[in-house]
Amino acid sequence: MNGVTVIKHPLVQHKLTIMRCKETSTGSFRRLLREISTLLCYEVTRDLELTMKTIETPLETIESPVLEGKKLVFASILRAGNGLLEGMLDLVPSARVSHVGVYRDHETLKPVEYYFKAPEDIAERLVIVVDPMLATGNSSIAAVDKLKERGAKNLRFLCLLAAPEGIENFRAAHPDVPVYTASIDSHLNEKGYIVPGLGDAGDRMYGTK
Ligand SMILES: O=P(O)(O)OC[C@H]1O[C@H](OP(=O)(O)OP(=O)(O)O)[C@H](O)[C@@H]1O
Ligand SMILES: O=c1cc[nH]c(=O)[nH]1
Ligand SMILES: [Mg+2]
Repeated sequence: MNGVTVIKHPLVQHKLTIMRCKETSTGSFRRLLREISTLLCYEVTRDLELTMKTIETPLETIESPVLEGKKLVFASILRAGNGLLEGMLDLVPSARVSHVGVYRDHETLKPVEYYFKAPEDIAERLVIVVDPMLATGNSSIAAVDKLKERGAKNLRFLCLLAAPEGIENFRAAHPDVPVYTASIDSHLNEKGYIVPGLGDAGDRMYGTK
């Protein structure tokens, strides 16, 4: 699918299978999400540009690679996005963070926005938007709308599971934003849940159901 990368790394797929199991506890689910997020972060950043910097090792002066230009913003779609955020910050501790509070109304499946915070210089940074679930796409489309309104120009969207319907809607709304996911599942059910999916990611992370 154009503009969509499926991350097939065996460790990602193995951990995802455990997360899907309904017997997996809240604690295990949270730990696996954190572990998987570092692997997903590795893939979503694998083509970042490098530039050479002069440094001194204890033995000699060398040219050595560092990330080029202004760095990253990780934009977490609350609540469940925070499950991916923590592991990504383990890998890139200097990244700036944006929080986008959006939940979807259970009846209408429309996004309800309740919070927004982003760094001032977001226009100069690569923004990686994170949320474990891309279902209808309504929440992620709204979050990216908001980030673009604030000036973001260079964005990627990273999730764990995506429904084909959500990918189509998201790509139609934001064709300039590539999508990275560990799986494209079968379909959405009548309540807008991803099938086979893993249930409600936020509830499974925080034990709220
Ligand atoms: O693509 P969509 O149809 O919009 O659905 C996906 C959204 O639903 C979930 O959040 P939820 O609304 O459950 O909020 P939460 O993270 O606070 O649990 C999920 O984390 C996404 O943000
Ligand atoms: O399957 C789904 C759909 C939306 N949000 C979730 O957390 N899970
Ligand atoms: Mg959410």
